[in-house]
Amino acid sequence: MKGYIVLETGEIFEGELLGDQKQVHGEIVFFTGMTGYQEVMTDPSFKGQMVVFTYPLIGNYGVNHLDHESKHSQAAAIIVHQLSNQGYHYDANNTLSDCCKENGTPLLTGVDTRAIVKRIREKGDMRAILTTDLKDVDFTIIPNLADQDVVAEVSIPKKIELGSGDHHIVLLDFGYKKSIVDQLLELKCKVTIMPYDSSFEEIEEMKPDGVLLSNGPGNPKKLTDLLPTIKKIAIRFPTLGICLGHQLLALAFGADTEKLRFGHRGANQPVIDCVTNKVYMTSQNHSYVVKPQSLEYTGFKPKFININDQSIEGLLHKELPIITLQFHPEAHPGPSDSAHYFTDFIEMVEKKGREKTYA
Ligand SMILES: NC(=O)CC[C@H](N)C(=O)O
Repeated sequence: MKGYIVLETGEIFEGELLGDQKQVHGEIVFFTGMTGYQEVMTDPSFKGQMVVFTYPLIGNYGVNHLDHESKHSQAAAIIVHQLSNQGYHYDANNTLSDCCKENGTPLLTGVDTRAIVKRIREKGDMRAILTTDLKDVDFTIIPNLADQDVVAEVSIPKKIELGSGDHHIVLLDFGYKKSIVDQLLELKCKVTIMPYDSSFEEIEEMKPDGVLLSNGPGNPKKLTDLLPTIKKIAIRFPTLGICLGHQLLALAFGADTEKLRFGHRGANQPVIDCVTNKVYMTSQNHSYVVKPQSLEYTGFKPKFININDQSIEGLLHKELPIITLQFHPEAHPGPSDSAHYFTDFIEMVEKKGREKTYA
């Protein structure tokens, strides 16, 4: 069946609609990794977004039972240039199109993805509608993703306890990726995943050794009600923030965030660690960034900078044991160059109270 992507600018791109054949809308974004479509579509950070893959051939190693980042697909739609639906890989147990069908995700193939990406780079991430009927397109009823409460749609309703070990980490769930939990379990942590709106008292009651604020979808400023709790948590416990978690920690201490024109979504974003001067290739998926000039009275200083556009990619608190990362050290998809920041976090958890300055 023919399907169309209609951009907010009025431009229309045609393709063949596979997967679930319903009309959807969302924010259209692009992802530049050559692989990782399964992790991307199941990462809750993509809730409300239609993902255009810039790599022209998608689907050629299928879908497997290991690489889902959450129970089901989260992206609003998948848009590819050429679908390779055979899935040649020893782990593959499904094809991309069947996975999309089972998950209720429309998959548009045969699309001029280069033209869409050029348009997004020019005009920015924007609203789009995927439809089979061009007469049935109405942008007046479609909200901006920035105004939606998407975290509430992906966070768990009640706590989950996993693993056992020397360190008890509370993972505050704004839309966590399974690989973050996997990293903590590998480091022999006991992990308690808690709903994003848990109170400070509920978290304190768990007696955590450290708290990790997860990644998640949407605009961090939609969660301003939570900032006082987040600040209390970070003052009380050694804290790591990943992606949305990083943005929320910055906001909680008085910094500001803004939206990039077309975000960073890919597996090879170069980031420099300003303390060690080492450069890492990182996995990323974000629209928002912390404004550097807003850090002055927050107690934070930039620890990581993106080499392509000099945007802030992570912070270190000058006195408190807080590390924040805009990129994804758990990778999935992408390189695991920066996975050791989980070890640094656990070291910070162990040292709490013994070292005054962490910067
Ligand atoms: N992966 C994430 O946590 C993304 C954070 C936030 N939703 C952004 O787009 O910037």
